Amino acid sequence: MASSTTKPIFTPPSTTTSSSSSQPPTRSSLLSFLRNTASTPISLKLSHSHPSFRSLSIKNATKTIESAETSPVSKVGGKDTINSQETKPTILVSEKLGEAGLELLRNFGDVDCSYDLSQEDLCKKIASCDALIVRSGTKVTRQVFEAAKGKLKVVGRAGVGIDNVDLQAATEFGCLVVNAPSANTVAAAEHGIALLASMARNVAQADASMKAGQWQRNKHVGVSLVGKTLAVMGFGKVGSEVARRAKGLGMEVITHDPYAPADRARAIGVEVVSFDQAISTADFISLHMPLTPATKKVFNDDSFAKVKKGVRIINVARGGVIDEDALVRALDSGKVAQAALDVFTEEPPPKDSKLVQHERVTVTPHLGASTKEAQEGVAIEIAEAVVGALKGELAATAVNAPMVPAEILSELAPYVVLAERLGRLAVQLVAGGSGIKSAKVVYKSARDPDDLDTRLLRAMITKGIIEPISDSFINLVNADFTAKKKGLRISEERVVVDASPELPIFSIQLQLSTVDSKFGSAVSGGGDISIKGEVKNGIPHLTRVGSFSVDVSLEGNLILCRQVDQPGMIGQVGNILGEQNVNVSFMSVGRTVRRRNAIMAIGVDEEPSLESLKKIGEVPAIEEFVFLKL
Ligand SMILES: NC(=O)C1=CN([C@@H]2O[C@H](COP(=O)(O)OP(=O)(O)OC[C@H]3O[C@@H](n4cnc5c(N)ncnc54)[C@H](O)[C@@H]3O)[C@@H](O)[C@H]2O)C=CC1
Ligand SMILES: O=C(O)C(=O)COP(=O)(O)O
Repeated sequence: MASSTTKPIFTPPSTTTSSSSSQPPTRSSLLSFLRNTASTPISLKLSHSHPSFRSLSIKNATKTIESAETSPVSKVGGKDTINSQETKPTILVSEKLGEAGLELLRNFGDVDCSYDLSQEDLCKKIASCDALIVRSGTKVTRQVFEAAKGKLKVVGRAGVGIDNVDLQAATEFGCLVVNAPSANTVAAAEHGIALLASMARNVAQADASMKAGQWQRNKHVGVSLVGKTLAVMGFGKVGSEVARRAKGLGMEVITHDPYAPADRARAIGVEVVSFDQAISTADFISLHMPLTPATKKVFNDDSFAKVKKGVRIINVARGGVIDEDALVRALDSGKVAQAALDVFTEEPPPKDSKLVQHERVTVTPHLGASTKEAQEGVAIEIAEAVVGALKGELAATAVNAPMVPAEILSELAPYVVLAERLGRLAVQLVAGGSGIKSAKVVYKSARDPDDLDTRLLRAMITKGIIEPISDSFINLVNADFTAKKKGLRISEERVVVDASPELPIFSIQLQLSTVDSKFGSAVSGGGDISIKGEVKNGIPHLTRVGSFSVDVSLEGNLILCRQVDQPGMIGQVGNILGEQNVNVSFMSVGRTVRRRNAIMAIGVDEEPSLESLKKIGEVPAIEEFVFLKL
């Protein structure tokens, strides 16, 4: 392949002044990444919201570009900043939340505490809400996300279980879901132990009979816990705390959890066993797994057939993991001696529920997390997560988005901007009629490929490619989903190079294959549209177009020209733009062979008029040119 040289030749003073666009990308450009479309006037959305970018599919790339060329777009102002004029976000809290959390929320937004909303009322309200905070009682269905019409940015689950939130719909709508996974662990574990002990000693039944005026000492004889085997089903946060406490009561504890590391269990003297082994050897079975398609009704007639006769079951996890009719049958047959249940398939359960009414069943109305301490903790945990998400920060407790630690995030900040701009440029180089099916991203870095978390960069490239040519709004939550839906396959390659390991990435190259380009020089020897960028002094630069090396900062708009390499070209084009008062921010010429072909990359602050673009095209030595918006 022909080599090319670079000659940065013109750097007007404007690049050295401290205009907002010439600053290194700040954290705020990342903050904007989790924000939604209409309500937030951020740079990432400006071109998308422009009429000429609407209602176009990937197939219409050229149409987009052509209309972008012919329809002037007003200057992009306030780039990469959060608009200080923004109105306060509205946060709907649909279930009781601790005061400390509400206080935090009120300091940030307008808080609407509306409890016991019907699904219909929730759908009505949600259209004006930026965030929704729920506990286990609110069903956040697809209908809710549809009704939100893109306004809802985050759903906060003030607790652990997110089975009441339609995660798939949330992801499709680009809505972040966060939970509060740790503040109620101890409360749930303590409730499990409370149910275990009270069930074993018939506390609830004895209490009810005394209140009914009876004194039945012989009827309420219980069973001892010491020396008995407890099977903890699900050795996560709650399960392991239950196990610890049960050990303290002198019980033998075994556990079944297909995903928990066995050494963590062994460290506290708990053996990890198979499902069948756990349920067939236990005297008590305590459930602590999440409700998922795999765990739904995992306790059914088949499993009850395998349990030890007279087993006692505690459920502080989710009602749905038990087939409740099967449990009633197992209780009636005596296979299961007792059950203590905090959670039910339907909450509240029907008044005539055989299970609730069963005399050997102890019930509580989903109280596992209901201690003052847990509720305060959960409220603060979720309020912080929701406020963080509304500020655009990547949440540490995100359920449907990758969690990127803050330090990685700030290190990647300028590369995130570079990634999006490369995507945005590449798609504008596609010729009409070409459908983009696959994109390849090559990251060159001095670091070990395993140390390079590229999810954020991939999402930004996806955003850059798709947003200018469709109505899709893309963020970290829905980037992969949207790409897949649009039939765009993005592959990644990490290449280790001899560069400074201080920098996370040396360069990012984006290749679009099986497409035609409207700027032939952007096509590399391999036949792909290929562009490459680097971050220099914190600023994203375009460093390669096809086989040509260039060096132009990716800040404003860009004109790429291919011309015969000859003197005077820069002056000619500069004059045309100058006549129109278009400020050139940067220019760079790359060529393959002296006095043959050269590429001129010109950064412009303003959008040149159609007339000036035409004049550029008429310069005899210019063979092709393209105007690209960032
Ligand atoms: N009743 C209540 O008020 C409360 C209920 N919960 C519920 O307790 C459950 C556990 O909560 P955490 O311990 O915080 O969650 P966690 O995520 O820390 O633990 C869940 C564990 O279940 C395991 N697991 C997944 N599939 C499994 C399967 N098929 N069989 C066995 N184990 C499986 C996971 O590997 C994980 O270790 C959740 O369902 C949660 O919603 C939690 C807090 C309060
Ligand atoms: O955190 C959980 O998973 C819980 O089940 C607690 O539910 P709640 O917030 O009390 O409705």
